[in-house]
Amino acid sequence: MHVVVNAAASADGKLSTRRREQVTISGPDDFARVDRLRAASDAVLVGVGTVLADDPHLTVDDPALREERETRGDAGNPARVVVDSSGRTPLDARILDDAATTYVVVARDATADRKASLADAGAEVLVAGDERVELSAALSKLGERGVEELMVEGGGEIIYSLFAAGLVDELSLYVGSLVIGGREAPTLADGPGFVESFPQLSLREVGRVDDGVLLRYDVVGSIESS
Ligand SMILES: NC(=O)C1=CN([C@@H]2O[C@H](COP(=O)(O)OP(=O)(O)OC[C@H]3O[C@@H](n4cnc5c(N)ncnc54)[C@H](OP(=O)(O)O)[C@@H]3O)[C@@H](O)[C@H]2O)C=CC1
Ligand SMILES: Nc1nc(O)c(N)c(N[C@@H]2O[C@H](COP(=O)(O)O)[C@@H](O)[C@H]2O)n1
Repeated sequence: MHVVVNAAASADGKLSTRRREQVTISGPDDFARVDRLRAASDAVLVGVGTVLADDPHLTVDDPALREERETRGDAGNPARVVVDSSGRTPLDARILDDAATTYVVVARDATADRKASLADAGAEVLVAGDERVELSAALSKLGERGVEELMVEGGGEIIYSLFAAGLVDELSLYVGSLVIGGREAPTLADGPGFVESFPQLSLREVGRVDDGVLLRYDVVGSIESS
């Protein structure tokens, strides 16, 4: 499986505000790029924190891109994936509508009731891990269901865990021209943070998009602190 993380950050590296409310950081050309990236993916993954904060839809906006997917025999929209250990995804979340297949990946400890409610609401419930979702097992289960190209759209906790597990191949980061600030505001990689060994990136592309900068990196291993 090939895993691409895509995110938009402010110039000070924040994904949203300290209130965890969504901020429009990308401009129209960057949103169009994100739409193309979704259209080129088999599935788009987020953590449950992003579902609770943003109630995202995660579908392809441009009808021409959906048509291209259908012409090549794919569903109009990629599958959507929520990583959600205890099944906290609200049953009326937009991600559970019938626009695409939605996998909710829970841990074994999620209650049977919650799993059944999510399935009734339209999700395909997958189990990976005991108390918390184990990400390499989750990605294996998605692979078994035909997911080869996986796009990750945040947030900071899930992105950190994917880097920590060595599961990220590429990072596309749009840096918008605004400052959000706030020590509690989500950043690209939150979690406990790295202290001795850090994911090492190799810059493949840099360019101006809208009034910001798009940085594309390959993940090439790890770098030790000196
Ligand atoms: N600008 C941008 O590009 C984007 C911005 N955002 C912003 O980010 C914020 C949400 O980010 P955040 O709160 O970090 O939420 P995440 O979307 O990263 O979800 C985190 C949750 O995922 C669940 N989870 C399950 N398994 C794991 C695991 N192995 N590792 C980590 N998490 C796991 C946890 O909940 P549990 O323990 O219950 O399973 C955890 O709290 C919002 O403010 C949103 O607006 C989000 C996406 C993109
Ligand atoms: N690429 C990008 N730029 C921004 O400025 C953003 N705020 C985000 N947010 C992400 O997009 C999701 C919303 O998707 P839908 O429009 O509902 O399909 C949101 O949940 C974040 O993951 N992304």
